[in-house]
Amino acid sequence: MNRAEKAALQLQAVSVLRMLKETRTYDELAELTGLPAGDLNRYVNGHVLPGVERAREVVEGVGRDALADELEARVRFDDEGYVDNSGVVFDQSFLDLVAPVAANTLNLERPDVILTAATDGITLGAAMASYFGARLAYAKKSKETAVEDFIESRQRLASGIELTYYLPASAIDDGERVLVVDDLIRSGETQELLLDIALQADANIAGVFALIAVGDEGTNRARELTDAPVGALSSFD
Ligand SMILES: O=P(O)(O)OC[C@H]1O[C@H](OP(=O)(O)OP(=O)(O)O)[C@H](O)[C@@H]1O
Ligand SMILES: Nc1ncnc2[nH]cnc12
Repeated sequence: MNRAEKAALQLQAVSVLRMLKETRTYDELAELTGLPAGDLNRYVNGHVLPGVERAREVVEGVGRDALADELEARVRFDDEGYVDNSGVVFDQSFLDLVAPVAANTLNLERPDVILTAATDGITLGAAMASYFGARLAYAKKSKETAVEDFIESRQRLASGIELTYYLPASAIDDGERVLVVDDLIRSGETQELLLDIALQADANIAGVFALIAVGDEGTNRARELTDAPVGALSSFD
């Protein structure tokens, strides 16, 4: 880890602690993290940065569980099992905290490009791209105007409806490492289309990550399509 990566991790831990502190006293935060309340006060107020190892523990350990709890508190299921996740995908600051946790828990190598599907994947994709210093590319269900060359991938869904995603061909170069992300994975049909687009671009798959997995059909399908790490922050039945 170089100096800049260490500093980014230390700042990330401070962001996680600040998020946790919003609804807790310092004593409660101390109990949750196992760190002394006085140290936590100095971190949250920005007077001192946590050491790199402490920062890693906060981001990988407490950070992941706390973010998953926070995500679960923010999503709503309707009577038919559909998810309203606007409380998550509309909150860029929350997603900025998810990116390093996803990177650490999936043990992802730095990708060149984050690939997602418009619409709801875009804010998570932007957070991941910013964290990794990677480009963001999003496939759309319609062709962008003035673009001549597209990679397109079409699939007939279980419903019988045909779905096509289009990506400007210039968005991914041969041999680039592509991390596929989306807000939600259920059937895995969207991930399959995105993986197909990445393969058509002759890219290498760095991983597949979703905020929310509904059931395990989608993640299993992604695992069949790639040997790269596949995971979600939270899974629901
Ligand atoms: O695993 P799957 O069954 O493919 O479902 C997941 C996809 O469904 C949702 O997108 P939707 O097609 O509703 O488009 P939106 O992002 O524009 O809402 C979601 O954002 C994922 O992209
Ligand atoms: N919002 C949603 N909830 C559950 N499954 C979905 N599949 C596509 N969008 C979905």
